Amino acid sequence: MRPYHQIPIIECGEPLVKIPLELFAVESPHPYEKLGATYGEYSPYYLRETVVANLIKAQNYLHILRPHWHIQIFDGYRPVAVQQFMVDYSFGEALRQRGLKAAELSPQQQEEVWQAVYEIWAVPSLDLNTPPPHSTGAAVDITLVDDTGQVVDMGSPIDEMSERSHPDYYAHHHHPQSQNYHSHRELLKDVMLKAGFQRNPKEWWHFSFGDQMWAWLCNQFNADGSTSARYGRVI
Ligand SMILES: C[C@@H](N)C(=O)N[C@H](C)C(=O)O
Ligand SMILES: [Zn+2]
Repeated sequence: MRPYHQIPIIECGEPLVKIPLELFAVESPHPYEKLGATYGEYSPYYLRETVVANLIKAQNYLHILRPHWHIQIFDGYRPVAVQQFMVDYSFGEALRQRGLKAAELSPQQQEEVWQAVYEIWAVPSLDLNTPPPHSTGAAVDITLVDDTGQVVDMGSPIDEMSERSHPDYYAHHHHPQSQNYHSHRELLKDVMLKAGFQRNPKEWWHFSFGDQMWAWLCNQFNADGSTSARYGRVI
């Protein structure tokens, strides 16, 4: 359980709709499909209707500040089966990075590797009270593309299992390059928050609107703590 799982979900029944990809930049081929993840009825480029509308607003705000830049969509809707697939894949990656083999792990090593995986991935829970954020169609992983069509360097790749993924990792580094990374992360955050999203405190690229994490983050600023989630798992 994460603290945001305490938030009640009052499902509003809004449909998943396709993101109008022609308005955005898109990571292609899709990073998880490339690894073999399979999507049923929907694709990763679906989100709840209001979430799509807010993403368009965020990009319009970006255009005021950086006229020819775009939000790049990395990942949107993710069925629980894909969440499980990516958690298992990331466990394998974490082993590979450490030069370890699954069959030879001590209980402590196993614990440490799972902790690293769950530092950035939500548990692929099938419990309707604790859905993975992307399985609600309310969460989106994004970055920025500049006016030359280049992906903007944020100082670490999306999904890296390290402290560099923390949004403020570069905030107190004084090297000019680090300050650039931080200001790019701030730009992305500013346009998304202005459009109503909240950012995952552990990942510079993950934003959501209307899910439990979003409500929990809104409640950090609302003294009455009255915000609930409007999107549960897409069934
Ligand atoms: C790891 C990243 N792609 C992501 O989406 N993380 C959040 C916490 C999730 O799994 O929902
Ligand atoms: Zn995410």
